[in-house]
Amino acid sequence: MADFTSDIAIARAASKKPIMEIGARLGIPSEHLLPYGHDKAKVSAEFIAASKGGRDGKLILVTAINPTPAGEGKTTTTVGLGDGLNRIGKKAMICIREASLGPNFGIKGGAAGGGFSQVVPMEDMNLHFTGDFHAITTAHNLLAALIDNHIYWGNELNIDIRRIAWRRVMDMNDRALRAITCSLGGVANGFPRETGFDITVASEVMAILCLATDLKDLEKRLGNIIVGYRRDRSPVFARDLKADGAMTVLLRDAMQPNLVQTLENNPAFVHGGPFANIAHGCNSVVATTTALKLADYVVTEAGFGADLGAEKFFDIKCRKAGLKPDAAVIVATVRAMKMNGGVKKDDLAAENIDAVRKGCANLGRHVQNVKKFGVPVVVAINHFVSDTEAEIQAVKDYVATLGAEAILCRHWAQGSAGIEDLARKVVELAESGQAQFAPLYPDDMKLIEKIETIATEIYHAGEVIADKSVRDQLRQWEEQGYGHLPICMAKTQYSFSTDPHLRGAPTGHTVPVREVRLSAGAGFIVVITGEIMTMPGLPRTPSSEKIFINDQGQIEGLF
Ligand SMILES: Nc1ncnc2c1ncn2[C@@H]1O[C@H](COP(=O)(O)OP(=O)(O)O)[C@@H](O)[C@H]1O
Ligand SMILES: O=COP(=O)(O)O
Ligand SMILES: [Mg+2]
Repeated sequence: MADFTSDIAIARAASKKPIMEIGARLGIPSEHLLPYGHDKAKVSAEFIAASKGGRDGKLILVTAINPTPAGEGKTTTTVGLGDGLNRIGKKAMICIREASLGPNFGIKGGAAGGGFSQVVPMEDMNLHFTGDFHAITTAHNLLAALIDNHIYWGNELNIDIRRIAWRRVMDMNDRALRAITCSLGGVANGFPRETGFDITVASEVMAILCLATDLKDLEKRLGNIIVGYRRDRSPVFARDLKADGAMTVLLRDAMQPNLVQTLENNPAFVHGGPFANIAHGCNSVVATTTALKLADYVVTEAGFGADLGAEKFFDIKCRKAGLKPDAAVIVATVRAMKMNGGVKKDDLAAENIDAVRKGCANLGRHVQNVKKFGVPVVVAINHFVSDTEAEIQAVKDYVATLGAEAILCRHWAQGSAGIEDLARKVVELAESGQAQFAPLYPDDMKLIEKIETIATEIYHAGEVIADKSVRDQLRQWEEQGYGHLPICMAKTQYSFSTDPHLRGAPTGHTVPVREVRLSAGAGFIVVITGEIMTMPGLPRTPSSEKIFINDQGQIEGLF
């Protein structure tokens, strides 16, 4: 009897089909699939270019309520829904992000889904996969090296070494690298200065790869990266250092989406990996737009809760790529509802109907928010074994009062057999013609007003606090021609507010803007609020302690 007690055991027992067969089902000829082994392949840039034009399938976003630290099953539900749609006879595929090694060895674990709704090979996908994150790390750090090298050799560009915006990255949670002093050790090592590392998924190079439409666009965006400023505050670009060509070379293969399959042999594009608290948190534009040409239904995810991932999916990715989503699924779990209802993490398994009812305010807020974008919504209750009938009924009853439907989904335990109802509801919504997508704010709105619009309309804040230096900086970027850019809010994923402990549906709170950063390459303004980390730390007991290779040479401990 196969061991189905862990994600990795289930994944290992998968009966995978050759990846060429999965591609053939999508109409991708084998000559346009670059195999990485028998179960992974990259899609050729030529095929992607040739697939442009023509009819698009329906686009479904999977988002969630504010999560517990473990996550509420967006990726698991994205995979399950893709399998469910295929089970009811639809030609569907999924588009998810790649996993960062940071959370893998930290708290959160991988990003391949879970239970009987996973993409496989989950070990590869959660570790080095096809090398995309290593390429992004290297391209990012090449630029960092070129900056310090330029300064070492005389600083012809007059970069103000107190105003270098470009840090280094590593795909690992390492708080020791957040703030460092580089170039110590004397003249031969250059000019000492303070800098630090962010995690690779927070890199602007990651965001650029996920928003670029092809290699030429990628190179242009890389060239537009602002690495720092001169004393007169004029920006210095990556192209001034002639870095864009070499960075594009390093990213050439990473630009091509990765094709894998679900446990039920349905196709999946896995590409890009920005987090949605410090970046925009979506699968790449190239993967999603290509998938829409190959399948009648494309299910994709956006990170963390709808206040972050969904808002950025709509206001950044859809706006820039001209995507029109047809339906949205908001994943709710009884455990997260209880946490939003004030229950401590350690008490979430005990039945607590009152807390579920209290936590419904958080779900209700997310339902109303997604509807503001003109996208019809259905709630997916991602069933956990600890859920009771009464708790589930409480969620269903509440959602009915919103004029929406909450559907119990058992895909984690049963795969596609456990999510047919949601699949049918999603088809009904996507085909209903109800969707009238529009971003939350127009391009020509003032930058500070865009921030205020997100804070009040999505977070239900009372005010945004931004001191004069931030407001002046935003005005200066408007004068320099960046005023049309969308906003990428860097905020805690645990709350609508910037206080990670303020659960539920707070109203009238204050959103303090600590810092703003111009991602001129990605084409958005990052607004850092509260104490958000761009280099997370490891927990007291890192998951890495349970990861090893067993006597049969198999990897254990990934989840
Ligand atoms: N219904 C469920 N029952 C038990 N564990 C689940 C369930 N759904 C998801 N998980 C587990 O919870 C973790 C988070 O799931 P994931 O899909 O990655 O969430 P998200 O994408 O929202 O962060 C994973 O380890 C996954 O295996
Ligand atoms: O950006 C965060 O993604 P998850 O919510 O899937 O962890
Ligand atoms: Mg996920």
